[in-house]
Amino acid sequence: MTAPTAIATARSVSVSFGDRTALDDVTVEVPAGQVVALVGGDGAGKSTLLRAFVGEVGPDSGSISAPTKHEIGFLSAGPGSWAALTVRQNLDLVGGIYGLTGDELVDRREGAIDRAGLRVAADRLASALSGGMRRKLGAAMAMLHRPRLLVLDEPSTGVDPVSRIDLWRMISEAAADGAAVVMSTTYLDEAERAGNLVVLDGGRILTQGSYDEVRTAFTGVITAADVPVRPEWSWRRGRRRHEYWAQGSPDTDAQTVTPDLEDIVIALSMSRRHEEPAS
Ligand SMILES: Nc1ncnc2c1ncn2[C@@H]1O[C@H](COP(=O)(O)OP(=O)(O)OP(=O)(O)O)[C@@H](O)[C@H]1O
Repeated sequence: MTAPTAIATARSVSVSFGDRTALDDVTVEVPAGQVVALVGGDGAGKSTLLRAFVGEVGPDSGSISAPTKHEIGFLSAGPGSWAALTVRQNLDLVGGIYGLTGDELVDRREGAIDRAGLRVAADRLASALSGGMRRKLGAAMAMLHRPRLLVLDEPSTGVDPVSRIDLWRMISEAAADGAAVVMSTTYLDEAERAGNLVVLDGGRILTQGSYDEVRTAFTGVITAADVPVRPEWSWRRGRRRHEYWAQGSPDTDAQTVTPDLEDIVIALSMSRRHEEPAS
């Protein structure tokens, strides 16, 4: 099978703000028709990478290749819509910016309203929407002109589980129509469903690939116990604590668990922090 065409690529990208490194030698490809999910804790570099893809942040070294601005749809970490306009007016405004008019604009707008589950709120001001509805409107606005590259900064943060289903359907449909999608998320269950994952921490890529590839590449052993042997290598999962043994061979009789994405992200982030104490 040939590799799908990359619509956007970051090659060895590094970005600093003053003495703070936001991205350190990051290489990521966003293929047509696929969803790449960026995960990682606060300050991992997710927003900076997304802003680099849309041209809002220039790399200090390395390069970005991406379609022209006209072919990109971007939902930033901000509100993503105009508070003083209604749902319909917001969609009309972005449609107009991208040259959509007449019946085509009406069809796309009404289709977007349905897909986003915003029919009941179509004539409501954006400022009067719930946080989740507002996020869905922002995503609908970013994809209205059917961009080749769709860049979404935490589209589902603050969105209730039912609305997250609407949002995820909108994103999957955009990818099925051929868009290359790169998005950040704090919900790891959501990230597991994306075709590709990029796990960032402190501006570095800890691991990337499909969920299967990430699981296969993960080394070491994770155990579960009420009381961990080394608290600094452990974290709470449910009522127990999981503990990471990077070299394998746990020094405990505790039960071994099959790691999920949450375990993998935490274990890899912990390893990095133990290697490189924060300055
Ligand atoms: N405009 C800026 N000026 C100074 N520092 C910045 C700026 N933007 C980002 N940073 C710093 O760069 C690092 C990466 O931030 P970034 O916003 O990309 O992370 P993130 O993974 O999106 O996390 P969060 O979800 O908390 O925004 C952080 O240390 C942040 O403080």
